[in-house]
Amino acid sequence: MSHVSPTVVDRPLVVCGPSGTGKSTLLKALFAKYPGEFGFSVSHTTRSPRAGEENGREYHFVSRDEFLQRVENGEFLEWAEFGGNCYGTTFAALRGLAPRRCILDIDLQGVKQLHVAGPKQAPPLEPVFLFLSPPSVGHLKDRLAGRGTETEESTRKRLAAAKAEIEHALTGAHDLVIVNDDVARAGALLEQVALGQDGWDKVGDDLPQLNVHEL
Ligand SMILES: Nc1ncnc2c1ncn2[C@@H]1O[C@H](COP(=O)(O)OP(=O)(O)OP(=O)(O)O)[C@@H](O)[C@H]1O
Repeated sequence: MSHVSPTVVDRPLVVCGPSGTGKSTLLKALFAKYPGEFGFSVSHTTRSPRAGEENGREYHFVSRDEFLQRVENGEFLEWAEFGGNCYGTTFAALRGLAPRRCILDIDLQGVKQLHVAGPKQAPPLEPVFLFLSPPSVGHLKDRLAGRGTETEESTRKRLAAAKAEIEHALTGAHDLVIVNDDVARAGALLEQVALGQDGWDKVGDDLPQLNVHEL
């Protein structure tokens, strides 16, 4: 039996937050605890498959013409072009996850597109927008540096993107905020929201004072 409440299972959970906040850490723990209850959708891309990649598993590989035709048809809830290739998530890919609840980890541009495109669907898609916040800008910088995965250039890019993510959060665009101060505490709140347990929509923290000038 599913642990996810039927009242939220059709509502994708969109986990937003700057790179280095701890999205992967918390989602990995959630998926490990509830295997098979949540799903990540398979994106479409115009890039060529790499060795070992299978159409429909890592990505749906399509031609540029087909991709743009699908954009024209309004099939994408979000899409973007990186390094000369298009990437995007279709509404169909997301609905195909049922009965699992979809969790989306998309960038700010995607989130903004979904805000506009979601309500236009029939039936309307009602995502829950969750902002996973670092306790402070200092914590964010330390975590990114501490992970040891980034070059100077990629750190610079991630911090610039973080600034835009935080500025968006400061406008109050998200339904809920969870501060990732302590993995166990934040993980428990995320679990309550993701499963749609009683009171999930009241869960959450106040957005901390995030000083974007430090970025
Ligand atoms: N509550 C926490 N306290 C201290 N360190 C944490 C906490 N949560 C995550 N971290 C550490 O912060 C670093 C960044 O976490 P993670 O890789 O999960 O971030 P992310 O938001 O998924 O980033 P990206 O979007 O770049 O994948 C990791 O080294 C992780 O172990």
